[in-house]
Amino acid sequence: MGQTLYRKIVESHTVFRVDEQHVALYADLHIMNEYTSPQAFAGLAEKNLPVRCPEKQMGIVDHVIPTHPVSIDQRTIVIDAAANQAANFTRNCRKHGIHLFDVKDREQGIEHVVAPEIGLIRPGMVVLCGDSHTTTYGALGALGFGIGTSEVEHVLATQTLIYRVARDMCIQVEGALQIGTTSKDLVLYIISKIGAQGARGFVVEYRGSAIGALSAEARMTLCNMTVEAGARGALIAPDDTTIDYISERIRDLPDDRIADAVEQWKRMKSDADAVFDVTHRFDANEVAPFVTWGTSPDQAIAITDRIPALSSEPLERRNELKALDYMGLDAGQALDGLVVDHVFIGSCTNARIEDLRAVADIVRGRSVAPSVRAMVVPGSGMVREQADREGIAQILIDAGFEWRQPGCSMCLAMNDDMLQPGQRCASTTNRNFEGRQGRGARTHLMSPAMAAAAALAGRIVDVRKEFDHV
Ligand SMILES: CC(C)[C@H](C(=O)O)[C@@H](O)C(=O)O
Ligand code: SF4
Repeated sequence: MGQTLYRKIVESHTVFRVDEQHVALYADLHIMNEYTSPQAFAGLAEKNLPVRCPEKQMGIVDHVIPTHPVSIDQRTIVIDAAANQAANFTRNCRKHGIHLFDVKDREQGIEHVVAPEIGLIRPGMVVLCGDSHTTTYGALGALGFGIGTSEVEHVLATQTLIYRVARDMCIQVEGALQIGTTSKDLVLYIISKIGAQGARGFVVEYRGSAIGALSAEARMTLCNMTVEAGARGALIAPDDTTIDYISERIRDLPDDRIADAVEQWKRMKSDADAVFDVTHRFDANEVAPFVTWGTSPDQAIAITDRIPALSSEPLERRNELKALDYMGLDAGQALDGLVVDHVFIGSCTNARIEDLRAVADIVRGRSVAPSVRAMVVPGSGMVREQADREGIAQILIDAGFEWRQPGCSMCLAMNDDMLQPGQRCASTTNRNFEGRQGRGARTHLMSPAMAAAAALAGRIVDVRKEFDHV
């Protein structure tokens, strides 16, 4: 029987088999942030253990960093707890010889934006990080997934992880995304169909013509959010799009080694007779711009639909009522026309250059509604510089957006950027949990183009209508 790409990656990284379900899995790269690493370093110190492979670690300060639009060299963290966290992280990285993208680093940004853009992520790799959105790297054919703090310690000490092998799911998407819809709409659509636990215990391989047509960055959006369906990983087999993206960014291999690597990458795919435990099929033509109405990413509808009627199943009904109450909405209500206070364009889901280009295309020559506070937080220093070079930053500033420094920012209320209770936000992020963007704040997940349209209109609207103006 043939093997899936997922199984091949696991097999090629298995140091030894622990039992029927578990293997010791070798990690090619381990990424750390300031938030989930401190106890791991403390654990190492207690046991007097060195870091096994310092050159296979990378650190980034991203969750607690402020994003005020001051120049990078003036950037400082003023919140005491956050400043301590960052300083502690810097000390730990220095002590162990780990490369760190610190607060004042020109290439600092959100870990899942920076790692691919500097060419660190390549097909067939295993990439670990104490952060759930590590699934992003599947877009480049790498198996990435989040680990817990005690596992971070284990990886630092051994470069391996005791890993329970997942099951194989295939999500096949044929057809073509229509104008005004993006991979963000596609992933919200898929999660709304299979549910927030729909891929629990599985690694998802995306296949089909609609996936092949996506850019590498659009694939990152898709794989990033696959964890919101509970998946333990996402993969897209490498193709020319992947190879072009990576070859342009690799910094640490000479050209002849890249050529050899490309030959290997081309062979990385599931066998024709590989069997998946579960297969879902979707048609990209059916995807409209999607927006969440509730407090879980699967509570999403097409902008042309209405919030569904309450479920007849009591537990589900209770959850829906709780979500509606938190969001200040009713079953049967339309989202089209709903007034927003805030628009946030950022996060490791949608703050890459293509996302910002999509926003600029909508807002060029127009203005943010006076009632709205709108901010764009680029995913990294490199994205910010490129947007400056391309004139995108000026378009955004002229339209009335705040143009900030990179970081996780308002994706989660762990830094200075947060909403007030009751504020409603059109957001390009990945989680709409209660309190995610601030206590009592109401988050509606959507694509960058939809968020841009909401900023202009002051309310959630169908971006496809906006194309008359573009
Ligand atoms: C803080 C971190 C552990 C968390 C994650 O794992 O994803 C965060 O990045 C998030 O998006 O919720
Ligand atoms: S941008 Fe948001 S989702 Fe991504 S790592 Fe930061 S907090 Fe997590």
